[in-house]
Amino acid sequence: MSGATVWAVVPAAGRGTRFGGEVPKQYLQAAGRPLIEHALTTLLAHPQVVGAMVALAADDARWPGWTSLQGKPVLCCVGGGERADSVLAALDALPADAPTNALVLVHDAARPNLAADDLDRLIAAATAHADGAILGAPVRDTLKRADTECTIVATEPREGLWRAFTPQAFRRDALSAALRAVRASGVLATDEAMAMERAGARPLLVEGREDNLKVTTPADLVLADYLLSRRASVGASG
Ligand SMILES: Nc1ccn([C@@H]2O[C@H](COP(=O)(O)OP(=O)(O)OP(=O)(O)O)[C@@H](O)[C@H]2O)c(=O)n1
Ligand SMILES: C[C@](O)(CO)[C@H](O)COP(=O)(O)O
Repeated sequence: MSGATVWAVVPAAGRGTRFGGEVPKQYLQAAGRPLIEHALTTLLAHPQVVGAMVALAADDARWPGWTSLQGKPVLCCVGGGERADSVLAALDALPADAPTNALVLVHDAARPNLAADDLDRLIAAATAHADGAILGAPVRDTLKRADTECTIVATEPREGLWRAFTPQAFRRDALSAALRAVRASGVLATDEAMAMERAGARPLLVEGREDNLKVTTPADLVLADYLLSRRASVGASG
């Protein structure tokens, strides 16, 4: 398939403290496979994605040691203390022959239910829009601001507000520079788009499925298992 060279960057060096338990959540199973495997499989199944770089914790003892999935290379590097550090480490570890202006898709290992059609639309949008693009969804609930006692102190306007998902797709060189700059400023970028925005970019929001959930708590894993098991059964039935 024609189109830009695309690399997947998967931050997977987290500890899953909000989830709890001994096993880092990216290695917990849903529909019989680790969350990280679901994420990598969908990313690498896209014809434009040429490989994946996975950022792992320095003491990761559970990485299965994949060197390829879907017939494409799976590389790994050591991540950092924050998610943004892990993303930057992965960008720096990309192969020397990966073009500096290659499109990179940064996708959380903890988001196992990425849909192939959402991925395809995101890549098309990020290829056409110089400032990149991210998957997300408009906020559809009323938003409340709470005080430390969980008492409502305000209702916040939701017009124009979106929830940011991943993948977030940007040109490799621009994203590396933006992440370095935001780190040097002492600000914690909770997603790649934040770093790009601070660098003056205006990334595009591409509406994706709400079930592209990030597994953060045990309840999320229950939902992810249901969604992925259902996807597998629908796929098996053709
Ligand atoms: N220093 C870090 C922190 C997070 N991540 C990754 O970034 C993704 C999203 O982060 P999050 O959901 O916050 O995962 P954790 O940091 O593991 O969760 P927690 O904040 O509850 O510890 C996950 O795939 C996680 O593995 C990472 O690569 N490096
Ligand atoms: C990148 C992200 O998934 C976009 O919503 C989110 O910011 C990750 O946050 P986390 O606290 O690192 O899970």
